[in-house]
Amino acid sequence: MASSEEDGAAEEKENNNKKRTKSALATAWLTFYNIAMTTGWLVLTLAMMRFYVEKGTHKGLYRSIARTLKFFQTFALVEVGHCAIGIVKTSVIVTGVQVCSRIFMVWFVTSSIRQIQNEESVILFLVVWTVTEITRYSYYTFNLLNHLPHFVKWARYNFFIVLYPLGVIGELLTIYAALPFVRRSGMYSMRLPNKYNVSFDYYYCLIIVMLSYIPLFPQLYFHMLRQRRKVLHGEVIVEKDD
Ligand SMILES: CCCCCCCCCCCCC[C@@H](O)CC(=O)SCCNC(=O)CCNC(=O)[C@H](O)C(C)(C)COP(=O)(O)OP(=O)(O)OC[C@H]1O[C@@H](n2cnc3c(N)ncnc32)[C@H](O)[C@@H]1OP(=O)(O)O
Repeated sequence: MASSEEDGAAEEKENNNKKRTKSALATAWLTFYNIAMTTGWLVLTLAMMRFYVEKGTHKGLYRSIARTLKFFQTFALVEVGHCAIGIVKTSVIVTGVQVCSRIFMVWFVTSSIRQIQNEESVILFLVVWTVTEITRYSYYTFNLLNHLPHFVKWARYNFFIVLYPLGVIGELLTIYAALPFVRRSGMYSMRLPNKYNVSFDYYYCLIIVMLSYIPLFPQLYFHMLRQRRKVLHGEVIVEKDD
């Protein structure tokens, strides 16, 4: 009897040790990841500022930072993994929509269509994304290190109120500017007849993406408003499971 109790206690201790090791590993990885991402977005900001100061124009700016942007924005896919394996308490769907829509903007719109890269709307979403991401990743880093300056917390949960709509405007205007080029070139489209007997029109796909901002963006925005109330005003929020 005593021996089975001892066995149970030893097993519980071992389980607790495993949990602690797992959580320490997760914290170490997240700290490394957030520092890397803060640095990446800072590098992008400096590159954009340097380009503008040296050339005195935004023309050619996107082309000059495209590789770095593609790398760091694509790397953010890891965040969907963080949610899926449970090391971050965020919805996979919310994070997935946010990350995938950005990746789509970078790879399938701005980088694919050279003619729109000099649009002012591209600079608008680039500036908005960089401010957002430097604030967001530095917030997570300081939070993990238990040294969160009040200004960073305040910025994380206030800047988005203005930046989110501005980012959406920049993205939508950029897709809108892409439409005529996509229609003319027929890029990424498949017309019938073809051997797969499938038809796909990228032009209409872009229109559907633009329309999907109408139901999806408010959900992301209200999610952030709820997070804001929770973090800045200590409100307890019951989140629905995915
Ligand atoms: C394939 C084609 C798809 C086409 C789809 C088209 C539809 C598009 C509609 C969408 C439009 C999006 C437009 C967008 O791109 C525009 C912009 O981004 S503009 C710039 C302004 N943007 C923002 O401010 C972004 C705000 N969004 C986010 O912050 C995140 O993306 C979001 C997932 C929404 C954040 O939500 P989350 O729930 O993570 O909030 P919190 O930051 O409060 O975190 C919650 C808890 O998780 C911990 N956490 C999260 N991540 C980490 C991490 N990396 N490291 C450590 N900890 C992390 C965080 O600390 C919180 O924990 P706790 O509550 O315990 O403190």
